[in-house]
Amino acid sequence: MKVALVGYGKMGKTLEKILVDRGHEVVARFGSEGTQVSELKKADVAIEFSVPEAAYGNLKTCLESGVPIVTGTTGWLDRYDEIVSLCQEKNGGLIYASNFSLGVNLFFALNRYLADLMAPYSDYNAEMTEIHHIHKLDAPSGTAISLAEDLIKGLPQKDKWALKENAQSDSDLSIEAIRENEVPGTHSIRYSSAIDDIEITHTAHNRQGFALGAVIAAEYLNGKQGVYSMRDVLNLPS
Ligand SMILES: NC(=O)C1=CN([C@@H]2O[C@H](COP(=O)(O)OP(=O)(O)OC[C@H]3O[C@@H](n4cnc5c(N)ncnc54)[C@H](O)[C@@H]3O)[C@@H](O)[C@H]2O)C=CC1
Ligand SMILES: O=C(O)C1=N[C@H](C(=O)O)C[C@H](O)C1
Repeated sequence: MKVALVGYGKMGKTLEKILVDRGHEVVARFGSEGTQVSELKKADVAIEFSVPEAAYGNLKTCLESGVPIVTGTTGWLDRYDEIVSLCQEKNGGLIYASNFSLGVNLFFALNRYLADLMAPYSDYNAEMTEIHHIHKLDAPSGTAISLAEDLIKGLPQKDKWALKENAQSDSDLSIEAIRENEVPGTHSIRYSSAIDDIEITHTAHNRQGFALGAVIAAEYLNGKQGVYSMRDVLNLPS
């Protein structure tokens, strides 16, 4: 598979090593100067990990150039529906995931199960914490937003999420976003009562899991049209 890397920072470089190990060829690398369509078109699939303000434009260029795209950039999701419509209009291919690691995708399922289990027990209050490195541009993390959206669907006590400093009522799911050293990504969901707490945590030890998942997603998308998720790629139950 010929791959274009759109964004060549921490994730772009980790992706390149895994792509080469799996026998793929990196045919283009783009950074803050943006994409070049003639180079982009040499790729079977583009993998985009850039910055929140560049993601929409990069995805649009890929879809308009007929290059299927796997994107993990977070902080641009207010324009997700526009990109899905463009993908459908162009008969393109798209996979977005707030987190590509197998572990987090299993953790997403655990979170949904736990929210359903806790729904009848209003003595427990749910809260979330995410910890990331100090370079991260967005808060809360995309993964925390995915977890929060799933939790709110299952738990009637919560109707929206808010960063801890903005949470106003008991029906707000508070998300504390901590920025610390070089932490790759830790997400915790805690149900607290006066009697006890129940907490689940996913801790990434490095970026390998994110990058491997994105490469597996690109292998899945190669030659396909349509909009897919990591549940499709990993064949996980909905
Ligand atoms: N979905 C997932 O599994 C994961 C998502 N991420 C997300 O991926 C994004 C990138 O993460 P990192 O690589 O750690 O960040 P990074 O800051 O190391 O790299 C971002 C790169 O994008 C480049 N860039 C800036 N403008 C660009 C443009 N117009 N076109 C292409 N590239 C441009 C920058 O020069 C930089 O090298 C972030 O939004 C992060 O939250 C990170 C890890 C896993
Ligand atoms: O910026 C990061 O580093 C990460 N971003 C993603 C997110 O916002 O959830 C995924 C992972 O947690 C690392």
